[in-house]
Amino acid sequence: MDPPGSRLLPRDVWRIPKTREKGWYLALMAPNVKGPGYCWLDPSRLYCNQQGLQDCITDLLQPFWEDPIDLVAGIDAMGFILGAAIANTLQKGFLAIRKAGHLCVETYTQPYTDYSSRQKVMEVRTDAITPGLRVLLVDQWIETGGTMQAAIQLVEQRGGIVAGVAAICIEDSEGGRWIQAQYKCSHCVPNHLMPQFNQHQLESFSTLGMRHSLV
Ligand SMILES: O=P(O)(O)OC[C@H]1O[C@H](OP(=O)(O)OP(=O)(O)O)[C@H](O)[C@@H]1O
Ligand SMILES: Nc1ncnc2[nH]cnc12
Repeated sequence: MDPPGSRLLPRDVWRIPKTREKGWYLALMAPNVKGPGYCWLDPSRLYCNQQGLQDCITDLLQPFWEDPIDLVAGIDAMGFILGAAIANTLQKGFLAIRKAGHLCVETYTQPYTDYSSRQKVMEVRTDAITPGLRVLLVDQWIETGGTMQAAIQLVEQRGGIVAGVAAICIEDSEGGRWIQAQYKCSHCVPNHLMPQFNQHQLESFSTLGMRHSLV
């Protein structure tokens, strides 16, 4: 039987293949249809698929099962989804690293620049990160790496230890390479698909029959 509301979404968002190959759920992502200003893929479509989300979390956690982790931190906004799911799976607490202006408590702030080339600020509450605390940082995506590097600074400036970095995709950018060289990382993209991800264009989009534009 179709899940409630299934007629509102493309039908194949619910499909679970009999053989679930590594990263199978990445084909559930939707392409950008918003024009050249938005050089994005849409991982949030894969979160709609229960098995897709579960397998994505399992893959992201695979290198970390044996590691001591005290806290999972997720980055505003889409990093909250995976971060909270991972925290729950690990039975750890979850810390929200937010874009500035939303937390109504005392915060530490960190300026950064992301893929948009705009100056931004992120912040974290002052009472969560203590020296020696081992933090797993989670975000949906690492493109230039600017956002994740700011989160790393927020943790390390308080004496916290970055136990790992997890994101669906860590692009082959200067910042992405730096993060992977410095920290234990996990992502979901098989090697042979990386070129498609770096170009923000997946072969699977053609099966959706949707128009998409690229930068
Ligand atoms: O590696 P970078 O170039 O820094 O880009 C990565 C960031 O961009 C996206 O967030 P964004 O703030 O655009 O959107 P969101 O609020 O939807 O998560 C993504 O979720 C990462 O946080
Ligand atoms: N190309 C991209 N696709 C999805 N999420 C992103 N976040 C930053 N860049 C992204």
